[in-house]
Order: sequence, then structure tokens, then C-alpha cells
Amino acid sequence: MKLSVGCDHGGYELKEAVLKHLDEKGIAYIDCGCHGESVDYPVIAKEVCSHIVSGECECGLLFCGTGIGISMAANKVKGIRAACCSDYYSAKYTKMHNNANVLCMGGRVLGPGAACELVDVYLETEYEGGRHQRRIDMLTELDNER
Ligand SMILES: O=C(CO)[C@H](O)[C@H](O)[C@H](O)COP(=O)(O)O
Repeated sequence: MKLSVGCDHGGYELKEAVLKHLDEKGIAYIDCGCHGESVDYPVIAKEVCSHIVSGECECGLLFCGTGIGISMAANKVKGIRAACCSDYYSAKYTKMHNNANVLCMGGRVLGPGAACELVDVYLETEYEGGRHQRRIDMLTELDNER
């Protein structure tokens, strides 16, 4: 499994904490920045999502101040289902039911311990398929109508 990971300045410290956690777990990733400098979150979201759409990475992690702006940007990219989460249940079910391919978190919302737990449950949870696939197909149709 390989992840694509990125942040704006508001999510930089949390991204670094999560990257350390991924290193400890031996999980491969591409770090799309930023590296602490002020950047506009749509630029980073676009790059991370490009790795997922191309198939180079299985899924992505994005961080901004709230997790919201960068999730809005990611969801503008065709094929991306990004979920902004700050609780364990949502991080689990957005994989299980929505098959989210990007998890977004807020560096001004979450501490590193909570964020790493959300990442773990998101990565470890399997998509259930079944009735959920019908709904995801509808999301794809909405994507195609744009
Ligand atoms: O887009 C956001 C709000 O959902 C992010 O939190 C950004 O990181 C934030 O807007 C950046 O704000 P700043 O005042 O430029 O640091």
C-alpha cells in the first residue's frame, strides 16, 4: 500500500506527526508538501488526488487548519471521495460505507494522538460493498454529469 499525503500550513505539524507514525508502521507514502510555508490548499489537494486517480497511490491523507477546505478541493477532482473526519466512528465508516479514498483532518482541530488513531482505523477498515456500491455508483454518475 502506498499513500499520497499533503497539507497546507494549517495542517503541517499534524501531517509531520502522521508521517512519523506511518514511518514507524512501515507504510509507504509520497509527501506532496507543504513543508511549513504558507500555501493554498487547492494546489496540494490537486497533487495528492492526481496520485490516486492515476493509480500510483491507493488513497490519500490531507490536512489543513480544519480539514474542510482541503476536503472541498479534493472532492472537486473526478473520482475522489474525500471525507473530513475528526472522530473515530466517522473515519471507520467512511471507509466501510463510502469507500473514501482520501481522509482529511484539521491541524487546528485534532491532536497527533487522535489523528494517528483515525488514520489507523481508516487504513485497517475494509469497504463493505453490497448496497453501498449502488450509492457509490450514483456518486460516480454525479461526477460524470459535471
Ligand atoms: O480551508 C481551511 C478552512 O477550512 C483551512 O483551515 C485553511 O488551513 C485555513 O483557511 C488557512 O487559514 P490562514 O489564516 O491562511 O492560516
